[in-house]
Amino acid sequence: MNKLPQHFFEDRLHILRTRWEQYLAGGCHEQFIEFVVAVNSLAEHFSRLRLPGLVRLCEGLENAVLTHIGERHCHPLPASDVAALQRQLDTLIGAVGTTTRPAPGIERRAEPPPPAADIDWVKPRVVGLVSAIGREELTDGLERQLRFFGFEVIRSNWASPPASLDEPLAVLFVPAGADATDIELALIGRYRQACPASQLFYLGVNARIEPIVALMRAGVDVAVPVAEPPSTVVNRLLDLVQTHEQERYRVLVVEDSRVAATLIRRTLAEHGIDSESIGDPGTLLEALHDYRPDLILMDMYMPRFTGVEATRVLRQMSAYQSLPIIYLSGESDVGMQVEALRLGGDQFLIKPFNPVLLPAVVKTQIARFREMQRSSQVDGLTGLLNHSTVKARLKAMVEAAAPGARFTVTMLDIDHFKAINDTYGHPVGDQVIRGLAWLLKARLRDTDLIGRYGGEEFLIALADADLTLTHTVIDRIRADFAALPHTHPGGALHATFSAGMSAFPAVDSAAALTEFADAALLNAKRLGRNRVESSPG
Ligand SMILES: Nc1nc2c(ncn2[C@@H]2O[C@H](COP(=O)(O)OP(=O)(O)OP(=O)(O)O)[C@@H](O)[C@H]2O)c(=O)[nH]1
Repeated sequence: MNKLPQHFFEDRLHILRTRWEQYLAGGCHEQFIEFVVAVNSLAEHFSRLRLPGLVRLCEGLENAVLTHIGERHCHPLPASDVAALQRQLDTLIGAVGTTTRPAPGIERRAEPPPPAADIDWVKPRVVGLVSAIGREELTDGLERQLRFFGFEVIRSNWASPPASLDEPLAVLFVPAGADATDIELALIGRYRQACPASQLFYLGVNARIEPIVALMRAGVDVAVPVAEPPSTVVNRLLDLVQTHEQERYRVLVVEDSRVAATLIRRTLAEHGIDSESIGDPGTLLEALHDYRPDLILMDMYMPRFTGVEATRVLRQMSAYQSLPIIYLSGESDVGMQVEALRLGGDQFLIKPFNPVLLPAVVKTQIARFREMQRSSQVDGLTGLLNHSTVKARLKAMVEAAAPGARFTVTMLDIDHFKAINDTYGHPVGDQVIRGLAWLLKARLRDTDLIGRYGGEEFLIALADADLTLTHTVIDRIRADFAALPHTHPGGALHATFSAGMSAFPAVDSAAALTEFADAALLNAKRLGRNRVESSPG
């Protein structure tokens, strides 16, 4: 099982240690603030990597340092406070060590072989499954489902946890009853300590505050209520896999002072946020088009135009109507700030900016913006891109293709779906659609496009692939989908799909790629279904 590579953390840990040492040597307030920024940056980094145990340790240290941040005259801190912070820092650094080093006696695995075309298509993720005696039927079903979606499952029971559970993506606890016993809570606590980077799920808690709080205290990240089918946890795990590789946040800094722009960009970079800056708001539209930021940090007073004027122009363009804009200004006149917000800004921050507050506000605004964009681009039933978004992305993929680039388009349609609906009802039909969507999400790469094109029809674009490779990949998913049992009140049903492929650059427009793939799909249906064809054939 893979542990996270040391270099994931090493740079940030080094900065953290160095800043702490600088503070110990100098003892001044500014050095302490630099240390706080480093703690905050590490916490954000762990949070992005979905390492809840380490996030918690970091947050503990953050809470401790924040109590000392406000008072300039308190520094250097008394020896007892320094010793307490040192202990928390040592615990954190020790925990990072156990997350990145192999456990004693366990040899680190050899580096994985260089990526071969075939290996890229599978995302091996390990999940621990802890089952109570008497819940084997439920646990067996979950294990089967997880394996279908490509997870490696390590089974154990509450009485005998595995001797050396390495760092899995998640651990699922299937308890005997709804409320965890003290013994169960203690065991969860041991897992929490042993696997600080894993997400811990408890399946089937009573929807009351007390038992959920007890589980959270023991280290559980997600307590799934009794009323929710345990199978929904598979969807959550797939989401977890996806959020590991989110695109970095992008900020455009519009600021005529090069010093201010450099300071802002440095602070953003320390928090893992990418940025670009322009000094002349006259070039704003070109910069927005080229850089596609998630947010603008806008100076209020610049030569030629004010930040408010530039914002008013953007708010008249549909593409930028909801793009978050934060004003940064030395202006402390409240009436003036209110007026600037009324004219299109989302928030107002005072210069000199606070190095903890600025990135926190930027991140909150971007997270909200991305979530808003996501909900307008994503299909509610499956979480895949919706029809218009996947079509637009395919067009963009064709337009952005460099000379020599190759990729394929596949149209995929569930066979005899009307009969499934008619026989088992629409909710079961929906479940079959969701099952296929999950399988596609689990098996394809983040660089691939996957969209729900119509009711039971999907569009897939595989980057850097030809028809032979696409056939191998899609046909393997076809075989696995055909074997996937979809449960219904009377038992389980099996469904199949047919698929048609076309390839760029032999076919060189988005519309034609879709048409050819559609023609191949029709051919696959005509030839008997449950098969993959290409066009031109
Ligand atoms: N449950 C469910 N059904 C849907 C949804 N969207 C479309 N459908 C149904 O999907 C069915 C598609 O049926 P057809 O296009 O006739 O094709 P088919 O039965 O799959 O047959 P072939 O494609 O020829 O194998 C229709 O009955 C639609 O009502 C959805 O979101 N949920």
